[in-house]
Amino acid sequence: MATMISFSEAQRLLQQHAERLVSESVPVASALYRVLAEPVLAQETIPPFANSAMDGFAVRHQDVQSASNTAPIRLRIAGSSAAGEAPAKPTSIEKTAWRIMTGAAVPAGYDAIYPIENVSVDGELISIDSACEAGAHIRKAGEDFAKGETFAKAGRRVTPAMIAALASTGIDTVNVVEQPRVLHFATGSELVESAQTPLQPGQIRNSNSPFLQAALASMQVRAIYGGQVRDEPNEFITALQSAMAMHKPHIVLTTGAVSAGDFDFIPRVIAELGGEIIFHKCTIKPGKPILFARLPSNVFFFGLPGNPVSTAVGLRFFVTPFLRRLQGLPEANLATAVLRGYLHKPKADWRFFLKAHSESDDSGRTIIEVQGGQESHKIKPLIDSNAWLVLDEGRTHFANGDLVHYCSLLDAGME
Ligand SMILES: Nc1nc2c(c(=O)[nH]1)N[C@H]1C(S)=C(S)[C@@H](COP(=O)(O)OP(=O)(O)OC[C@H]3O[C@@H](n4cnc5c(N)ncnc54)[C@H](O)[C@@H]3O)O[C@H]1N2
Ligand code: MOO
Repeated sequence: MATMISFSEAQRLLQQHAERLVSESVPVASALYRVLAEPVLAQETIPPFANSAMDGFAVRHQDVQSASNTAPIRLRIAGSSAAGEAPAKPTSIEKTAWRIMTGAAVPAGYDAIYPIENVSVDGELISIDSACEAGAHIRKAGEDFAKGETFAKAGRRVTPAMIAALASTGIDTVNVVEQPRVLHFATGSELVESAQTPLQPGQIRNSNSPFLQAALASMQVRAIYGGQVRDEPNEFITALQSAMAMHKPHIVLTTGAVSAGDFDFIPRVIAELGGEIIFHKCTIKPGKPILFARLPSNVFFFGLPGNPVSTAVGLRFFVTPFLRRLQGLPEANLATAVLRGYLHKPKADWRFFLKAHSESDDSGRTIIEVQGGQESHKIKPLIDSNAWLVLDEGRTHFANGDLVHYCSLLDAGME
């Protein structure tokens, strides 16, 4: 049996075993929050042509260089252009202005735009009373995207903004990493699934499975709930094998049955299935009994400890980095905040994760404070927290004002 390992060694093993999934081509409309499998190159130049940023008049800047309040310059309106029209090609443009709408192509020869509110219009003439720079209020061709330019690297999530970039550069399908499929089960003879079923003495409701289903869905992975099983290894093996055959998951998660109790059967099940336990137990609190294994079919298995906060920590700090790596996402770094209050960590070489609240102070620094109720069965403090405060190894005392590590508790590792 493996000995208890450090958090950093556990992370190293997770990274070592996670290989990026294959890619697939999907319509951009279905690509939201998927991860790019390849760099994306602009198919077109954007803007495709020089166009006006304002409703107003196009001029040649040299024609109005001497314009002033006392000596305004009058220009004849030679024509007009609306958005969507082919670029006008006026012939004689010297000392003329061209009426133009936002987004319309700037006719050849003109090199600056005056917004309508900055000129006086008098029939076929406009009057200008200040000089301007060449290029004023003109959006140059290609100043956003150049055709062939790589504007997004592999490993980036497709955000709504990315969809705008893809659409504007003429891209309608994109290669993304296959969506991870995660099959999860709850173990525990004490668990009751339905809110309609009254609790019998000794029973509790299953909160881990609804939590995992929701958290995985919010991370844009395909979450498949295999059900809850009693602390009965053969029952679990049967349920696991049939669900794996049906859903072909990349990862299996279980909650509970990984600690030291008489019914903590997960390690035995892994062995019986011919799997390999890569690590079992890590110097973290909560979540110490976490187990990571590989099943013979190369499906990875996380045994998350059953306490709800331990399950949440296992998901956030073990499963999530593994899922990120499967999708080719970069490792997510912890941020730094200023601690409010004093904390004592009884085990210097362990890593602790605390439910916390972070906010900006008046000078813009992030201040973090732990919530009451850190025990790993307490769910209520989780809903009042927005951050995981991480107490690093190597220290026992953390003083008011110290810099500490943290990450968001709300974004589920999506950043
Ligand atoms: N002698 C020892 N006892 C325990 C140790 C230990 O090292 N030695 N570790 C403790 C720690 S730390 C944790 S965490 C728990 C983890 O135990 P298991 O993963 O084996 O989980 P269970 O015993 O099955 O359950 C623990 C706890 O969580 C409740 N639970 C389980 N599943 C759910 C669910 N789906 N929804 C809500 N709550 C759930 C369960 O009823 C238990 O109260 O072990 C400690 N013990
Ligand atoms: O680590 Mo257990 O998760 O302390 O409750």
